[in-house]
Amino acid sequence: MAERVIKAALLGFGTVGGGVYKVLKMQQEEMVSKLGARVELKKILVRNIEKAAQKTDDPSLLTNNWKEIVDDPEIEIVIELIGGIEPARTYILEALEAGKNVVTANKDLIAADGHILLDTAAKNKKDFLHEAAVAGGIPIIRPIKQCLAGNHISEVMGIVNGTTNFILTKMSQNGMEFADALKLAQDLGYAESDPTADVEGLDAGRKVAILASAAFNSRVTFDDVYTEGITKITATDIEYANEMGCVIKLLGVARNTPEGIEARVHPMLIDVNHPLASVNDAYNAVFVQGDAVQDAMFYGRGAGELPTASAVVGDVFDIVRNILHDCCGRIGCTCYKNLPIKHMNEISSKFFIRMFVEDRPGVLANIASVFGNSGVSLAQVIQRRKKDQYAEIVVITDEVKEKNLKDALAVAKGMSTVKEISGMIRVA
Ligand SMILES: NC(=O)C1=CN([C@@H]2O[C@H](COP(=O)(O)OP(=O)(O)OC[C@H]3O[C@@H](n4cnc5c(N)ncnc54)[C@H](OP(=O)(O)O)[C@@H]3O)[C@@H](O)[C@H]2O)C=CC1
Ligand SMILES: N[C@@H](CC=O)C(=O)O
Repeated sequence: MAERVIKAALLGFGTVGGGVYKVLKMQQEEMVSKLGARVELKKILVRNIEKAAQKTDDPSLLTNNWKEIVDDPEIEIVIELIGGIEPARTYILEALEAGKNVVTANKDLIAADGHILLDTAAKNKKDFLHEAAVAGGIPIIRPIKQCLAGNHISEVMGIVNGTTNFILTKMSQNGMEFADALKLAQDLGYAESDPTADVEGLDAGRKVAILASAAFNSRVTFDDVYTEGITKITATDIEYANEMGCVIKLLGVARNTPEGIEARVHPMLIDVNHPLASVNDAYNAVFVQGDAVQDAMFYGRGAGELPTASAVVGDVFDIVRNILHDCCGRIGCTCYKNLPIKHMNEISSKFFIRMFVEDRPGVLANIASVFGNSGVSLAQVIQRRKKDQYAEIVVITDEVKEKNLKDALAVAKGMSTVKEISGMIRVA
C-alpha cells in the first residue's frame, strides 16, 4: 500500500520554526512506524526569503505569499510560529475556515482570544492545539485537559518563564548583572522578540491565563492576571534572600477559590528546601493540585529551539492520528463555567519589605505602629547596612491582605523618618 503523506506548512522560521524543521527531519524515518503516515513540509512562510534560505537545503519550500498556503487544498496542517497578535490571528482563523488543522505556540494570542480560535476550530471540526504555548517542552495543557480530566483542579502554580528563571539563576549563582544575563538568554533563543514581555512578567501572565482556563474550565484572559516582573529585583534583595535561606523566583499562581479565581505572577521568596528553589536556568516546573490525583509536578525545559519544537511536533503527530482516524476536532474549548476573578487586594501573603530609615531610637517602634494601624504585624526585623544617618532595615510581615499592606506602605512612605522603600517581595 502507498505510504500516506500528510502535508503541512510552517508559518515563521525563527527559533521555534527552525526547531520544528529540525525535529521533523530527525523523525523522518521513525514517524511512519509511529503514525502510519509521513508528515511533509510543503511550504514555509517567511518575510525575507534570502535570509531564510540559509536555514534550509530546499529553498523551494520558502514563500512570502500566505495565499499559496491557505489556498492549497493539499496542506492539512498549518503550524503558526510567527508569534504576536497580527497577522498570526488572521492566518489561524483563515486556515481553520479553509478546513486546515492548526498548531501554535502563540501564548499572546491564546491568552487574549483563545476562545474565538477554539470555537472556530470546533465549528469547522478541526484541531487547534497549543501545547508549546505554556512551559515550552513540558507537556502540561494535554495532561490538564485529558489525563487529569477526572479531577476538580484547585491550584496550578510554578515557574513558567524560562528567560526570567535563567536571569535570576545567573544573578544569584554567578553574580551576573541583569543586562548581561538577559543578553545571554536572548542569544540562547529563550526570550520573546520583545523581552519586556519576559522581564515584566507578561509572558508568564499569559501562560497563567491559559493554564487557569484549562484547569478551572472557566475563561481567564491575560487582562484578568495580575503581573509583576523581575526588573525591580536587585543584587541586594538576592543577598538578603540568601542570608535568610531563601531564593527569589518569578512564580505564576492560579487558584480556584470559593471567592473566585486568583491569577497572578510576581517574584516570591521561597525557602531553599522548597522543590521550586532548585528549578534553575531556563527550566520550568508546574505543580497541579487535583482532588483525585492530589499533587502532580511537571518539570523540564521551558524555552528554547528543540524543547519547544518537541511540544509542537507532538501536537502535529496528534493531528496526523486524528486525520487518519477521521476524528479531528475532538477537543474544543473546555471553558463551560463562568467563574468570577478574585481581586488582587483580597489575596493574602507574607511580605519582605526593604527600606532606608533614620538611624535613631524610636524609629522602628513608630514604623511598627504605623503598620499595626493598617492591620499589618511584623514577624521579623533585620537591620544591616548603615549609610549616613540612615539604616537599611528589612521587615518580614505576618500573612496579610494586599490591601492592608498597600495602605501601610502609603502611610510609611509619607513618614519623615522613612527615606525610601526600596523593595517589596511576597514570601511563600
Ligand atoms: N523561543 C521560545 O523558547 C519559545 C517561543 N514560543 C512562541 O513561539 C512563537 C515563535 O517564537 P520564536 O521562534 O522564539 O520567535 P522568532 O522571533 O525567533 O521567530 C519568529 C519568526 O517569524 C517570522 N515572522 C514574523 N512576522 C512574520 C510574517 N508576517 N510572515 C512570515 N514570517 C514572519 C520572523 O521573521 P524575521 O526573521 O524576518 O523577523 C521570525 O523568523 C512565539 O509565539 C513565541 O511566543 C513558545 C515557547 C517557547
Ligand atoms: N520567552 C519564553 C519562551 C517560552 O515560552 C520564556 O522565556 O519562557
